[in-house]
Amino acid sequence: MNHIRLNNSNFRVKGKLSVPGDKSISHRAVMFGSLAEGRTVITNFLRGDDCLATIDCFRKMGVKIEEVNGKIIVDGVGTTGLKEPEDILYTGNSGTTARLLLGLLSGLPFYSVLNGDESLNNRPMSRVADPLKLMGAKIWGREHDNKLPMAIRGTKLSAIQYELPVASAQVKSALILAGLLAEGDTKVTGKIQSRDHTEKLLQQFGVQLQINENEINIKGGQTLQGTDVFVPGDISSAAFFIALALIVPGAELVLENVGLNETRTGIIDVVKAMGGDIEIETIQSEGESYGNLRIKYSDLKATEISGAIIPRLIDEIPIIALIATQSEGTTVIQDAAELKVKETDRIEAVVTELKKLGANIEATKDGMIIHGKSKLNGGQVKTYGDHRIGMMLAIASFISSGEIILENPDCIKISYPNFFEDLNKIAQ
Ligand SMILES: O=C(O)C1=C[C@@H](OP(=O)(O)O)[C@@H](O)[C@H](O)C1
Ligand SMILES: C=C(OP(=O)(O)O)C(=O)O
Repeated sequence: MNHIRLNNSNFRVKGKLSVPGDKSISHRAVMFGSLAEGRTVITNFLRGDDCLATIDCFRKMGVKIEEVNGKIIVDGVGTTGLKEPEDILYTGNSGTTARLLLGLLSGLPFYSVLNGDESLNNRPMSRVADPLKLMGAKIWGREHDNKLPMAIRGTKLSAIQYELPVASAQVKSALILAGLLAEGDTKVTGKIQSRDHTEKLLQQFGVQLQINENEINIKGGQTLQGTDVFVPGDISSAAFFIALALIVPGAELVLENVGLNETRTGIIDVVKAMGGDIEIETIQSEGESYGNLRIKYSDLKATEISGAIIPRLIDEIPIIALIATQSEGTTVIQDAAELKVKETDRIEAVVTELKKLGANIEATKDGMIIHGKSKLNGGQVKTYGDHRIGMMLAIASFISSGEIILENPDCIKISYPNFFEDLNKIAQ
């Protein structure tokens, strides 16, 4: 069996690191660059499996995408220039690729089929397909058009007004992309704000959007202009090193050029509420803001996490759970049922695996309750093929009294291809 042995409890944690580029922005830069007129040059693109799947899909639709001197060069074909793919578009493990493509392909004049890996083929797609059908989309899939593989016969779409039932940036983005190709003005509203990279980046490509709080209006038929995109470091990847610095006695880390988009910085708010020592030095505050973070080992206390902050830290909940095991008191996480439909059921995976290491943690219907502080022991744990579960368990090995054997760590390259190299850089 494929596994890795982690004996990290004697390491000191110190130094400086640049985490890889943001996954959400990397996907969108390739997608919008492909749809644009002219060339897009992407700097600090995340070369993780998910974003490589996005590149592969657009190449199959006739877009020239190359890597030159570490930058990704996309020669856009315009909104009408994508070609019918001759083969299935394989979206791998990536929910973002599949859901945003569903929106786009619905409005393009050709036939296409989307397929994913076992995990992705079990994730719900009707959240995207249902509103797209209201726009006139022709989509078929397993389980009443809810699961991949899905077939799409692109057609002329008409604008809708739609209130998002879940605070999902993927659903919102799919509808914005469909709205871009539709006739009329599409309006997407939501009660709770989700990450706004689509809105920010489309504007950078010259698309006019009207945004009033949680309401987005987009006029169909607009064109995109190629542009240069700098992708800041992914705060969701930085989160693992933030946690490491907070929980390993004596640790101090500097993380450079981390994306600080406010729709993503829930983890920083939570860490501060827990008493964590984290300093922010903002480098750029316009557009996709970013800056450096300095994090030091801290005496942490429990907190409560629920409501509107959840979409601002949804992917960080596995690692927040680990932080909570090292915090005095009872941490309660609620309103996070979305975790059940990620790469795996992340509530169950986190609770099961952290319990194996001796944590005092229980699952609830929409979150978890963690009683700290616990001493963690070693043990054999598994990733469930989920990159974020894998990285969280690898971080746990720095505070566990014995060896951690991590089964199937390969999935980590989905969002962080050189995670273990980076860990080695700052562990002395
Ligand atoms: O739009 C995006 O890039 C993402 C949105 C979130 O998913 P949901 O839209 O399902 O909340 C997040 O969990 C995912 O990692 C990336
Ligand atoms: C949920 C995630 O991604 P996606 O939905 O794109 O598969 C993630 O990266 O944690």
